[in-house]
Formats: sequence, C-alpha cells, structure tokens
Amino acid sequence: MDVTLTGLTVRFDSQPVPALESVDLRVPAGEQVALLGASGAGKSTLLRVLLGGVRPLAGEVRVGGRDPFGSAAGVRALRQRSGFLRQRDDLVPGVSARTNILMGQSSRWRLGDWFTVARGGVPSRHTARLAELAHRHGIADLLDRRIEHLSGGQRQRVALVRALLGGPGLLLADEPTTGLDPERAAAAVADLRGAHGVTLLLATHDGALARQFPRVIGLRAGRIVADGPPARIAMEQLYAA
Ligand SMILES: Nc1ncnc2c1ncn2[C@@H]1O[C@H](COP(=O)(O)OP(=O)(O)OP(=O)(O)O)[C@@H](O)[C@H]1O
Repeated sequence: MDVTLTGLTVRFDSQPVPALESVDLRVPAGEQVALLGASGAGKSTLLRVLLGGVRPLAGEVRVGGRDPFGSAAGVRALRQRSGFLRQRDDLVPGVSARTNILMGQSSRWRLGDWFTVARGGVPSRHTARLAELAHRHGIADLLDRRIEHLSGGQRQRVALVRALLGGPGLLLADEPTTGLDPERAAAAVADLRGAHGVTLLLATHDGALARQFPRVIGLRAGRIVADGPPARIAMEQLYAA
C-alpha cells in the first residue's frame, strides 16, 4: 500500500508546539523507509496517524488510497491490512509462540477457528503461510515454546511473523530493536527488510540501523528535514538529541 501525507499537522492538546508540522511525504507501495530522528521528533506520532490512531489538526492522509479517518469501517479494514511492531512487544505470556502469532488474526476467525487454536492447532487458512513465515524467519523450532521462555531477539521474530501472517500491505515498526544488542538489532532489521513487497516504515533514532535502508527520512521537531539515500544525508545531525 502506498502512503501519501499532504500538509500533515498534528498538535496534542497539552503541547504548546505541534508534534508534526506541514509534513508532505509520499512512499510508493513496496518501498522500505527509515524514519530517523531524535526522541520527540515525531516519529511515533507519524506512524500512529497512518493507523488512524491520532487525528491530524490539518492536512490529508491517504494509505492505500484510503483516508484512515474516513469511517470506522475504513479504519478497521486498514488495520487489518497493516502490521504494527511496537517498541516493546505486546506478546502474551503463558501461551505458546504459535498461539501468539495466530491471535493477531483473531478478528477474522469463526467459532471453529477459536476451538482449533484453543486445542493448540492452526486454522487451515493459516497453515501454509505460518509454516512458510516461521521457516523464513527462523522460528519454526520455537512455535511450541511459551513466549516467556524466548530471548529478546526470538520474541522480536515472533512479533514480526505475527505482523506478517495476515499478508499486510503496510508494515509499521516503531523502534522494534529496543533492548537488542547491535548484532541482533541488525539481524532484526534484515528480517524486516526480507518482507518483500510490503511497504515498510521503520522509526528509529539509530543512524546505523537507518543506514540499512535505501531511503531515510529525517525528522526534527515535527518537520521533515532530510529525505534520500543514507549516503546523501548528514545522519548524525538527525539523531543527536
Ligand atoms: N499522547 C500525547 N499527548 C501529548 N503529547 C504527546 C503525545 N504523544 C506524543 N506527544 C508529544 O509529541 C512530540 C512527538 O512525540 P513522538 O512520540 O511522536 O516522538 P518520537 O520521535 O517517536 O520520540 P521517541 O523516539 O522518544 O519515541 C513530543 O513532543 C511528545 O512529547
């Protein structure tokens, strides 16, 4: 899904200055982009707008040609076609990695699917894709493990497979490598970038991670101050707090 923002301005009630101001951005379908900026630059706010979670003060938002604020049904449809990875994953303890992954699709289930999952099974509509994604992202051997018995990097991969299971057109990742060491963080980004064909927007304050992307968008104090391949961008000015 492509993303177009025109004159996007967001201002939270309690804040004297806008979190985002006059942001114009176009990301074609399938492109992979890093949003780079220091803490408070507006990265999370931008991602939340794309899912209809924060209403803009002004401007136009289109995701896959749709206005995320158009109608409640429109927002639901958009969220079903989008995957979101948060700073800290929200995987559920006490159940297996497999159940965690499947639960991401529960809004689409019929009663029979719930029974299948409750018995530890996989609804037939998810069998092939779950097996393929688990294999591609190296968690095929971990699916039976309880989530609290996995390492940070393994959890991150489980969260990624959960986000990809429904075949999203858009993947939003908000500092998904928080808490991982640099090597694991690089591997996690490589994993994310392996989701070909999905539009990917990853928010980070880490210049080294942003460098792994073909396009970097620099945010400072709610404005886009750079946009292009990493070699052409003065990265250190963007993530220095
Ligand atoms: N719910 C909210 N209510 C009020 N102000 C908010 C809210 N969410 C974000 N802000 C403010 O909006 C600005 C942008 O915040 P945002 O979380 O988008 O930044 P960020 O670049 O994602 O930062 P970080 O890297 O720390 O997550 C900040 O000044 C922040 O304090």
